[in-house]
Amino acid sequence: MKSKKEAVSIRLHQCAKSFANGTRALQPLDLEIHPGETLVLLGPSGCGKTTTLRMIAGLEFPDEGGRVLFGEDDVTALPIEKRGVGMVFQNYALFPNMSVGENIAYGMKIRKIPAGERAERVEKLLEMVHLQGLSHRRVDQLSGGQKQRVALARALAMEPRVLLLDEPLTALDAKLREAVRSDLNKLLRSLGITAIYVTHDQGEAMALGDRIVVMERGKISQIGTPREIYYHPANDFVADFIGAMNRVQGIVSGDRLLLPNGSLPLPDAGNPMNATQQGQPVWAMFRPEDVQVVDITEADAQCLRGKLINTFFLGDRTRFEIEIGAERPVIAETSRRGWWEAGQQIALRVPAEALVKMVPAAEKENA
Ligand SMILES: Nc1ncnc2c1ncn2[C@@H]1O[C@H](COP(=O)(O)OP(=O)(O)OP(=O)(O)O)[C@@H](O)[C@H]1O
Repeated sequence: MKSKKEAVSIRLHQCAKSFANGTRALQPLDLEIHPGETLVLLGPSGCGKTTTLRMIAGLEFPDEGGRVLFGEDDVTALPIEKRGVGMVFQNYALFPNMSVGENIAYGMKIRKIPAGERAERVEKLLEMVHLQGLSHRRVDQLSGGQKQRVALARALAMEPRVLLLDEPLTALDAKLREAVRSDLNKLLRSLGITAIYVTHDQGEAMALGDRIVVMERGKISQIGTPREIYYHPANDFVADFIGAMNRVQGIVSGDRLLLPNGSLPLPDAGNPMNATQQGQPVWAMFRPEDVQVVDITEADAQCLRGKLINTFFLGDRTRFEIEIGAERPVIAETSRRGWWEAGQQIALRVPAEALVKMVPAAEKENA
């Protein structure tokens, strides 16, 4: 298998894609994937993730002027079999009447790798994906999770320079998806192979990506590490696609944001978020898990007050929706065990450091 040193970088330069029926799937796109990293392409259905992946694979070609580079090699015009890529698909795409071992060895057989070496590599790959002893099993006698492991082993069998994964876990149930995801994470890290992973699931993107590319309507909205994307979303689309975001409008006064039913603390006055916005209406954004719900009898001057309009018990956490006299209710999520019924008066605390962003109201309205 490839070691981290040999991993290849990938560059897309001005890669646009229009289909014959006139659909503009991708605007001209520049993207650099570092050697050995797992890059996740994330976004809603139809945003162009799969098209981007297929262009890297050599299953689709960019419009005139676009270039695809693997390291220093210009592979723009090369078909998939000349690019040295391994692919894993959502629907496994295995040969149903072949055994596990035959599926994994298929590519090696075509390339006339001697039988002894083939068998040895199949054993190693089976071990890598935790399917030892299943070489002779027919693939239609496997579970979904096992099939996806076979597909992964088959993709790695030819020692590709690049591993491409298109929604590989989508067909699995939630528990299994988490287990395979965790194994896949370890495997990708130990292989150090350059990998590109397409998903519309933000949890998967966070768990697997060294970096995430958030796409919207054929364009890149933001590229960053999972933490960068979550805590510093570039725009509203990214903020809402990755988790949920509260937005409240208030007036900056000293180190507080004044709202109809109370106020929120702001970061230090010197903080660029509020230094220039004294007396101005601004939108403040914060995540539901950073909102602390406080019983009304324990509320102090630092709290915001409101009425609980909905409570959802989700097992590992509870979600509260609180009407605070603003345009939209505030969402709070907590793993603590406090419980209040809808209709009750309640108080909230949002620590200053939880503010993700403040945007002048005027700017937002013009956007
Ligand atoms: N062969 C094709 N011919 C015409 N239009 C296409 C073709 N393939 C994709 N498209 C269109 O291009 C756009 C991007 O599709 P793409 O499959 O890349 O999106 P995606 O983000 O992967 O979506 P999904 O998660 O639903 O697979 C969509 O509007 C889609 O309908």
